[in-house]
Amino acid sequence: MNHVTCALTIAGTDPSGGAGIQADLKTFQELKCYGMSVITSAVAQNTTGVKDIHHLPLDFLEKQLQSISEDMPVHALKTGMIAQKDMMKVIAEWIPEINAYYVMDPVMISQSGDSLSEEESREVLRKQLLPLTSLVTPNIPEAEEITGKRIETEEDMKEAAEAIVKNFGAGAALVKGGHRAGAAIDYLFDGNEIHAFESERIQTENTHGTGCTYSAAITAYLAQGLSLVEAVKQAKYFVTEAIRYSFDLGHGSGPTNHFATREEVSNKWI
Ligand SMILES: Nc1ncnc2c1ncn2[C@@H]1O[C@H](COP(=O)(O)OP(=O)(O)O)[C@@H](O)[C@H]1O
Ligand SMILES: Cc1ncc(COP(=O)(O)O)c(N)n1
Repeated sequence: MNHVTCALTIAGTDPSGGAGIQADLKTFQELKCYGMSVITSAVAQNTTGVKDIHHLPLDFLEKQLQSISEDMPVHALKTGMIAQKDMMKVIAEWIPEINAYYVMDPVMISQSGDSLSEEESREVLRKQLLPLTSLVTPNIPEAEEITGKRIETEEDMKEAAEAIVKNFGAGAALVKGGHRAGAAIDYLFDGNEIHAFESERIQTENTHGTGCTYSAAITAYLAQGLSLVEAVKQAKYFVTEAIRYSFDLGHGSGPTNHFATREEVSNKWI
């Protein structure tokens, strides 16, 4: 029997293909995982922003989840946009049924500044979802929201990562520095120590979907059996190259390039 590594994303959609479910599936495919997806909300958006959001009914979300658990293996899963607290509750009840790594990208606000989650869902995210995670990957505003503390310095980023594990029960926390100036440094607290993952800052506006792509890549590598630190290291390389060779598509913040780590592609698209 052949062995297929299976990764699942539970997230919202992006018809323009750069973020959300679409970015996750492209990343899974590129990293040689069999990709599966459960949709929380259909989002009418593109590189310039969000026009409208249609939340799928709760019982339909449940049926999608059941469709996976009664039939398909899952080696690792990630969640992205989960806008409403009741959706979070359904997902939090379902995750323990699945014996898999769980990476949470706590999506709150899009790159374009649009809200992708309801304020009142934060408490459920903290109390019910975070304790189930193997890893949570907040950007700076999201880490501030989770911890209730301002993050200005690199020291603050490390403290936030540690607090998210120690005070909120996450398995590990990766606080991403994409929203700061200077080098793009992310800090991981794995429960024992802090690890830094650094790349140069690439001068581009094309960062639509970077967080989605990064967490999907980590999920794919965990599904394949890499250690947490190795999975983040490889995923950081993947997302950095995806930003470096990002596409000048659309009229706003363009999408990352999921083929970028292929040698033949990065030679071609400079
Ligand atoms: N201009 C950039 N150059 C290089 N790396 C970047 C750049 N912008 C973001 N990153 C990296 O992309 C990843 C996603 O980070 P971030 O933008 O903070 O997340 P989000 O998309 O969730 O807001 C992180 O590893 C971050 O360091
Ligand atoms: C459905 C969905 N999920 C997440 C994001 C955030 O993406 P990013 O902040 O990386 O642009 C997005 N724009 N749409």
